[in-house]
Amino acid sequence: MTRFPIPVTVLTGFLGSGKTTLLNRLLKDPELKDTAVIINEFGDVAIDHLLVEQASDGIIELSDGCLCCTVRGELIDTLAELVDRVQTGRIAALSRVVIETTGLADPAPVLQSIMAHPVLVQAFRLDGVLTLVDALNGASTLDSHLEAVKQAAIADRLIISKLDMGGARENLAQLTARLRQLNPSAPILDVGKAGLGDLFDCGLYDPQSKSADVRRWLGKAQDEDLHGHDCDHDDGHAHHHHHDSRIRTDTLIHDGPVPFTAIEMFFDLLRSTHGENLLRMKGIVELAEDPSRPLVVHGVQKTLHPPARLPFWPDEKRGTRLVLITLDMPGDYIKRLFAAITNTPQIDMPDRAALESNPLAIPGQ
Ligand SMILES: Nc1nc2c(ncn2[C@@H]2O[C@H](COP(=O)(O)OP(=O)(O)OP(=O)(O)O)[C@@H](O)[C@H]2O)c(=O)[nH]1
Repeated sequence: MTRFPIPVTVLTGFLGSGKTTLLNRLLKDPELKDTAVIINEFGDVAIDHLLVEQASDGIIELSDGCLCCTVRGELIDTLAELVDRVQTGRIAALSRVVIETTGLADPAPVLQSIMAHPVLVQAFRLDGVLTLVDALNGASTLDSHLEAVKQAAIADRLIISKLDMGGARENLAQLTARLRQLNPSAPILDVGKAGLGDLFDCGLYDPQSKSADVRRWLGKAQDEDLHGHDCDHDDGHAHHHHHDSRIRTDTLIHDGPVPFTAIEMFFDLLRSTHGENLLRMKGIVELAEDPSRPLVVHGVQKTLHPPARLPFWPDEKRGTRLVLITLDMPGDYIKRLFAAITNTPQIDMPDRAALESNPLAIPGQ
């Protein structure tokens, strides 16, 4: 049984702040069994949806792209399609929708898509915006990325992740004070202690209860909705998102297994040569030592999280798929490094053995 309007939760937070981890935990709760999850991926090889542990038909993946442009139309279509599926009985029950944004998204256009759409607003109600903030990297991220500031300011719940990690509590008081200043009304929660009751049914989203900046951002998103906007990507016209000019996404694919030592070497070299430029790295690896279960690797800025093993491959594809999001990364260093460690032949480039004897053998660092 579906009751309209269906509550929509927007789950946001900067790259690697723990959105998928929280979502996986929440989706295990039987209360969320009739939940549709919409994921907006960044990078041309979709990985996120593989890492969300739910029966696959509940997960809808939006294409790669900036939410403010290409994907906004797709999000509206997806929500409209969900309503259609409910009304035609193709979905037996839909009690909630969770939209996980990419870590680089400004959430304002997502909210605006729902709140300002004349038809969608009948079928959906915005229940709340949950923003994850990484206790280790949160402060420096707020310093460097306006998107992270917007995500925090717009939240109904600010959820601090990774408090269980070494050193995470050292600067917690400053981080909390900063968040409080950005967003005086949202409760600040520890992700380890937050349950369904703390996160859902936040009440109708009310921009009036947010700071003046949030109202300005939402208003701007609405203006762009009504009048079109001049945001654009690599196709010639003006672009106003600093993330698109300085941030790049590299997708690395290798068919066939890779030894663990090679993967380790890849990350070590990247971190030692370009640690400052790394924003996010994630992917799945077919390990030479045990190709039957994929290794899931996550790096967030300079933190390399302990790799985990999935019990089985989530789809029929094997091999290694990595997505790296970097800031001001020079040239194609990443691609050349990856080719070298996977021993993919390239003219005038070292292979893994050459890199082992001279880690700086690749120009560009
Ligand atoms: N120790 C610890 N690790 C965490 C916590 N939350 C997330 N992680 C780890 O942080 C890494 C990134 O977590 P994700 O949940 O993939 O982050 P995300 O925000 O979905 O990442 P993007 O979608 O790329 O922006 C993974 O290795 C997680 O296991 C936490 O509270 N504690």
